[in-house]
Amino acid sequence: MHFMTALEAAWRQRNSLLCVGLDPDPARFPAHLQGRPHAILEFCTQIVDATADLVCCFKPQIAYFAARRAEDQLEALIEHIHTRHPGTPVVLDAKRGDIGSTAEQYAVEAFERFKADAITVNPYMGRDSVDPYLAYPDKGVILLCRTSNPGGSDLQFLDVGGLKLYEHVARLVAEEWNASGNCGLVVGATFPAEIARVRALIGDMPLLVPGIGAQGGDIAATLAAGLSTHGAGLMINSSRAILYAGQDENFAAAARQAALDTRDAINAQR
Ligand SMILES: O=C(O)c1cc(=O)[nH]c(=O)n1[C@@H]1O[C@H](COP(=O)(O)O)[C@@H](O)[C@H]1O
Repeated sequence: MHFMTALEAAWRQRNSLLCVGLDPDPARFPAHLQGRPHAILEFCTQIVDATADLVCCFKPQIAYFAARRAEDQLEALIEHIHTRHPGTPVVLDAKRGDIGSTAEQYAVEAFERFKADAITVNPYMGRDSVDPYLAYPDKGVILLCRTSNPGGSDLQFLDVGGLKLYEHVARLVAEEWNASGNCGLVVGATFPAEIARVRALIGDMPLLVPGIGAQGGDIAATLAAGLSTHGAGLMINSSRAILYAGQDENFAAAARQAALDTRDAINAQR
């Protein structure tokens, strides 16, 4: 199924714009999971099973798996999501960016090895570095536009012929790169004015919006700035605030409560 079709169905059927980010840090796992051989997979599957009915998508961050030599656990986790929670899109957060021949390998890794439904990509190397992902028309390609970190302004706020660089990226993706209707953009919840600007430039293209929760982004301002004309259009990510809401054996129940509260706080502003 096309990523956008699955995402739109999840928005509607789950009544949720919440994306739970899967950034498993073993140092923060509850004591009973520490040191277990597949602790990352166990932790993440319990989070997934506890929250799947509350989300529009999951976003595993590849570095948290690769840093622990746990790519096999990432593969198993994504397979688990597809099997046990069909219709829940998986956005692989990898922020790739490289020349075309290498990007082809990254695309195979994301879509054929890990079977992700979408991937985050850095647009900085230009169109030919993104083409290998766009060549999978059913897969989502979510391009960094105005990132949530303060240092994002160093480059993304540069003036390029009367537009800021992030505005240029937004326009370029919306007008030229989105021919298959499979693109989205990343805009941080920490910059609501820029969310509004991007929304004005791109119409109803989906936005991945990290930065609520641990980074302190404002939910009400994000919704006011970013909702599409259909009252959706947003994957609002929260990772640490949900994953580590509890510290003991009941961590998955605590994560569910945090996800429920976040989903409801989002829906209260729609
Ligand atoms: O592409 C991303 O997901 C992303 C882009 C961005 O601008 N800022 C950002 O925080 N992220 C990711 O979103 C997640 C945020 O995690 P929390 O701050 O714990 O909610 C991490 O996985 C980041 O890598």
